[in-house]
Amino acid sequence: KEKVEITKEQQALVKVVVEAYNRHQIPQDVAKKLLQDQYSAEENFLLLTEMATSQVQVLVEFTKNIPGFLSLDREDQIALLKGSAVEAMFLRSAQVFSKKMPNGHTEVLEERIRKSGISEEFMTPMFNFYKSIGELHMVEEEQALLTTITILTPDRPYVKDQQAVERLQETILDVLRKMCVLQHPQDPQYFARLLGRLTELRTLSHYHAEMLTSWRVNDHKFTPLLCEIWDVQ
Ligand SMILES: O=C(NC1CCCCC1)[C@H](C1CCCCC1)n1c(-c2ccc(-n3cccn3)nc2)nc2cc(F)c(F)cc21
Repeated sequence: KEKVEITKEQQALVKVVVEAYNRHQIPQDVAKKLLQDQYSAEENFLLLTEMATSQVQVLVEFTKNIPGFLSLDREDQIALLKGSAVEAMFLRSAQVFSKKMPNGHTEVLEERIRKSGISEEFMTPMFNFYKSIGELHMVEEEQALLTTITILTPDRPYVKDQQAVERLQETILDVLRKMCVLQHPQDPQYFARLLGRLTELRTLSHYHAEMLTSWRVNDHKFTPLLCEIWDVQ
């Protein structure tokens, strides 16, 4: 039974990433807002575009703290941000949805989202993903590292130096694997299940453009930043 231990530099890397992840989080208030009031499809669409726009800005700040990210080719940095923004948003939404809430709140939240204007056909894949993330009961380190692994995906469109991204991603994968073994000794498959969620996340993210254009509103207005990131308009 090999003794798994996290090295000093791996501990320092996790600390930097987790602190940046917690610092660069848009306020949790979207769940609170949705629990407080029922909004029209128009108001919900506007809320989504506002939240998503600020999430992208936060994501840019967060990536600056990923060790090695700023040493990557500048165009590759943009390609990684563009390629991971939708997945990072769904992953963050899943984490918001999975937060421990007082009894009955999660059900209300789910109801509000179901009635937000998103067309019915996307509800099952979206909530299946949210619930599969919730079942993992990730600690904040795992959440931060999983988001980092998503950003450092080498095979995003237009990435030139995939090897350089792969090397950074492997550094994070290695420390996450060790943390999973230490954090979930009773579940040797935990790390594999965690990575399996990224496959589900990529599939869900394929629907994002259709989810937007099928939103039950007359006029789908996007911020310039979202036009860059979302395959719309
Ligand atoms: O604001 C949200 N998510 C943010 C984004 C940034 C980071 C934090 C959360 C939305 C929200 C906007 C108002 C209506 C109702 C949905 N949300 C979503 C969601 C729904 C659809 C999409 N789509 C993306 C492309 C097409 N659809 N994205 C996120 N899931 C959520 C889960 C929660 F617990 C939850 F609380 C909100 C959630």
